[in-house]
Amino acid sequence: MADPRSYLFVPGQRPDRFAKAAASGADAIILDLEDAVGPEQKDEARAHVASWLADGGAGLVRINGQGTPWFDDDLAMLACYAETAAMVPKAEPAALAAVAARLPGRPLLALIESAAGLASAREGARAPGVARLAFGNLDFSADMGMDPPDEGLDPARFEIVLASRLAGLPPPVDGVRVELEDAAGLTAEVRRKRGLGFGAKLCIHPAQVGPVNAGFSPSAAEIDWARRIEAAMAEAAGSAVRVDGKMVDKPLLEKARRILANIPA
Ligand SMILES: CC(C)(COP(=O)(O)OP(=O)(O)OC[C@H]1O[C@@H](n2cnc3c(N)ncnc32)[C@H](O)[C@@H]1OP(=O)(O)O)[C@@H](O)C(=O)NCCC(=O)NCCSC(=O)C[C@H](O)C(=O)O
Ligand SMILES: [Mg+2]
Repeated sequence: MADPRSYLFVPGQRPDRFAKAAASGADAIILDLEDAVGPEQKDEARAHVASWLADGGAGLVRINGQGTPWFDDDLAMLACYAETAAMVPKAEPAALAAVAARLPGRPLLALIESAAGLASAREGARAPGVARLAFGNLDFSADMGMDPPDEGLDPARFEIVLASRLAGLPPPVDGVRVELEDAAGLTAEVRRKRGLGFGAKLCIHPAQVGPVNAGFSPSAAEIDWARRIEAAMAEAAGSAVRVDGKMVDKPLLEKARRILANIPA
């Protein structure tokens, strides 16, 4: 199966929204036990998520972080659902190792959202179980004492893309956009993040899923371009050629092949 383009969060204490999330068109949903759930609702949220999973409901589970009072109980619950992947918040190598030790072989989505997490992202990306990296832009900004425009976080994004590439992981998942009613802004943002090397985005509302899926799928124009590049390079037997007034050679052929490989079924 292709790597998800969209991951929609749904708070664990809102079981009335689990089925809506699953039907939203998101490639994956994340049942959240962490920051969307207040301290008084943690046990109730975990019970709702367990019940959903026991009934065959889909989704990853974002557990609470290592060192919180809920970490052990979250892991004990997840141990009962062997097919369920986990998102690890505040992902640093020690936290990832602790989760992998309790859930051996389980795919982990590592949320890089602290200064220490970013500084050790290359090690974290190679940790046992880690299947993909994601960026937690809100916690990262808070941890760094920053309040930048979105572009101000691009150096951190570059490091996450690089760590993913070095570890042989899929293109990482960009963080959330808190504006809930700005489809045009989201569309432009996704285009920009794809250009930075991301392959997916975290979503917080069903309305964000469509623009995110579209933005991380090749457009008709890109598919047309890629097919013409393949044809031109085949005709030139792999040598450099001119297409649309531009030089095309092997790296662009590889880009064309990536586009064609990512056409949704
Ligand atoms: C942000 C929200 C609290 C907004 O909720 P609300 O104002 O109630 O939404 P709407 O009235 O617009 O809802 C319209 C319909 O859509 C359904 N809905 C809304 N959100 C979801 C959802 N997330 N999943 C499924 N369904 C959803 C409503 O039920 C309505 O349906 P209907 O009545 O049939 O029309 C809310 O969207 C929300 O809680 N979002 C998720 C918040 C969350 O999980 N936050 C944590 C993740 S972000 C994060 O942690 C950042 C990261 O860690 C970092 O550090 O960067
Ligand atoms: Mg966070």
